Amino acid sequence: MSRIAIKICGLSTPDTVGAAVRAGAAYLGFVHFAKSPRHVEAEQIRALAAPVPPHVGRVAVVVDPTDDMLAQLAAAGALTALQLHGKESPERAAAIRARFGLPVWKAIAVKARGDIAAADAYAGAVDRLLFDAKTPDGAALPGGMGLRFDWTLLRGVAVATPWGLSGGLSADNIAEAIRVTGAPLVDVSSGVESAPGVKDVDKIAAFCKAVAAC
Ligand SMILES: O=C(O)c1ccccc1N[C@@H]1O[C@H](COP(=O)(O)O)[C@@H](O)[C@H]1O
Repeated sequence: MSRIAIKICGLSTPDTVGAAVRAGAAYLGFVHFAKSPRHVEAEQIRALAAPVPPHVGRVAVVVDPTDDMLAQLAAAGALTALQLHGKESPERAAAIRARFGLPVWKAIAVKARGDIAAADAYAGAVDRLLFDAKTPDGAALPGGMGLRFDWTLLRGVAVATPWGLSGGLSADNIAEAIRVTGAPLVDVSSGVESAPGVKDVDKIAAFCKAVAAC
């Protein structure tokens, strides 16, 4: 297994969950956001996660969630972390972590250097930051659109919180992304799909192999 942790996100079928586990993913992501082509209900997450070995993390991706929504997800009992991918403040993120007792990841939408500096406000409030490309104003999704940002913005930046890189990653560009950013964790969704929401087992394997070679 690579020293760089891999999260395969937007999984919705047992075969692609199995492919991600076999390929060495450290984390599996399940998107719970109705507008997403990757949306899965809490009960589906529970069923998909049931055969996953305990050393593989199961992360629910949510966008500005209500407490009721989070309670439903947490009650399914399959999750090891919550990924907040909306406009959640540091205070809201900390409150979610305290209330639901799960590690919280916070996606930071990046377009310019200031966006990375703004992530400092989450220190102590969350367990991991995920630097992702900012999607255009009015876009249907705040992530999962295969968009990348200027990775050089992360060069030489000291991030106090454990962090990861996402946004437009694929087997073709992951070596460069890791070289430029030094990311300890990489997160991919669109880059291992044959169409929006349709994961491809061969692309999952190719992505993990490319990371392992770094
Ligand atoms: O994947 C989605 O549909 C999604 C919906 C809402 C919020 C986040 C979403 N995906 C996350 O976006 C990043 C980057 O995805 P991509 O590789 O650029 O397609 C990834 O972390 C997903 O978790």
